[in-house]
Amino acid sequence: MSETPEQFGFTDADLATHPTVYAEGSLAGQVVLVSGGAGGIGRATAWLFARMGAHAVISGRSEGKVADVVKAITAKGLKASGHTVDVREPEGVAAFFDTVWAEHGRLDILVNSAGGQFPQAAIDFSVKGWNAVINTNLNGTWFMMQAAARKWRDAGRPGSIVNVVVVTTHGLYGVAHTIAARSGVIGLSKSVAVEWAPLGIRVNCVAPGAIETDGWKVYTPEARAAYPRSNPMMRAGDAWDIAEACVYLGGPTGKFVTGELLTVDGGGQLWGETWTTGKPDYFKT
Ligand SMILES: CCCCCCC/C=C/C(=O)SCCNC(=O)CCNC(=O)[C@H](O)C(C)(C)COP(=O)(O)OP(=O)(O)OC[C@H]1O[C@@H](n2cnc3c(N)ncnc32)[C@H](O)[C@@H]1OP(=O)(O)O
Ligand SMILES: NC(=O)C1=CN([C@@H]2O[C@H](COP(=O)(O)OP(=O)(O)OC[C@H]3O[C@@H](n4cnc5c(N)ncnc54)[C@H](OP(=O)(O)O)[C@@H]3O)[C@@H](O)[C@H]2O)C=CC1
Repeated sequence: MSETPEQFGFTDADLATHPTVYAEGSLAGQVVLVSGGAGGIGRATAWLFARMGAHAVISGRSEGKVADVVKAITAKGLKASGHTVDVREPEGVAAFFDTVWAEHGRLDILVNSAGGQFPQAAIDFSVKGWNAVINTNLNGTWFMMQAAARKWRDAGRPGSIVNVVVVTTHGLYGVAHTIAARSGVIGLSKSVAVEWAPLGIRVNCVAPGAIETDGWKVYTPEARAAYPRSNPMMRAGDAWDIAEACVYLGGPTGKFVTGELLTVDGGGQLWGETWTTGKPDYFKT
């Protein structure tokens, strides 16, 4: 793993060769859509699915970032393509799914990794800032889920959704807007896991702990320095930890799992705390 001022976490060269327990080629013929697929976790997830033989459809807002990861994956002889779509735009999302079905005639797995937030004391949230985080993480994830489910229903095909959320129950402070949004996604996922079971659609969530990616750039160096001490393992996780969890739940290994939340945080939900805005003196002993 490398850390430079430009990049946290894995490079494409790392992801092309990082060891995995999953069999290369075992998902040949399948199509997997990864939103936020040019980000740290989404990129690792797209690489792992592609190495397993699936075609990885990668989406994000930045055309250049999406093109870079598609180029890196296809240069290794693996299957990937990219699309620019803002998950907050329901019409754009619906058109995106039309395109995916027109190009591939199927979709097997959707991983929603597009998301993010900024650190701020909740009492200071502006309306615009609150709406940006809720729209991205709750509404955007929902638009993707619903568009995927409609396609699976209309085609009479099964499908599987994995939503990447955050740990909402303990220890993550300074991002109350995202806790609200992700709690909504977790509840929504459990609810539609039941509603959509008759359609053959599974819906699960993965809650990462501190995972070193470029997403960390929104936090101060002081806040970032504390993240590895936010769990009893006293270290950060990596994007591959989350990618392998997404594959487990999204793929055939998870065929009897739905409505589940898999927390991958080194035990941080049981011990430890993360103050994204810095720990207030009040809590210091
Ligand atoms: C126990 C677990 C430990 C975990 C530790 C780590 C915790 C979690 C880490 C991660 O999740 S990192 C990976 C995710 N990546 C990011 O979070 C990247 C940065 N975030 C985003 O890009 C967000 O998606 C976004 C900020 C919602 C982007 O949306 P949008 O592009 O619409 O935002 P902007 O146009 O930039 O801003 C809109 C609006 O939001 C307010 N705002 C934005 N940034 C800040 C800030 N730093 N401080 C205060 N307010 C902010 C603001 O009102 C913006 O409007 P304007 O003022 O710009 O008009
Ligand atoms: N890293 C960590 O420690 C943790 C991460 N998470 C969550 O995991 C997910 C992935 O995080 P990570 O990979 O680390 O973060 P990154 O910031 O590296 O990646 C997030 C990706 O989401 C995309 N994105 C953001 N907003 C939108 C939007 N409106 N429409 C489409 N794409 C969008 C971005 O694409 P673009 O740049 O093109 O806009 C970006 O590539 C996020 O939901 C994050 O909050 C949860 C807990 C901890």
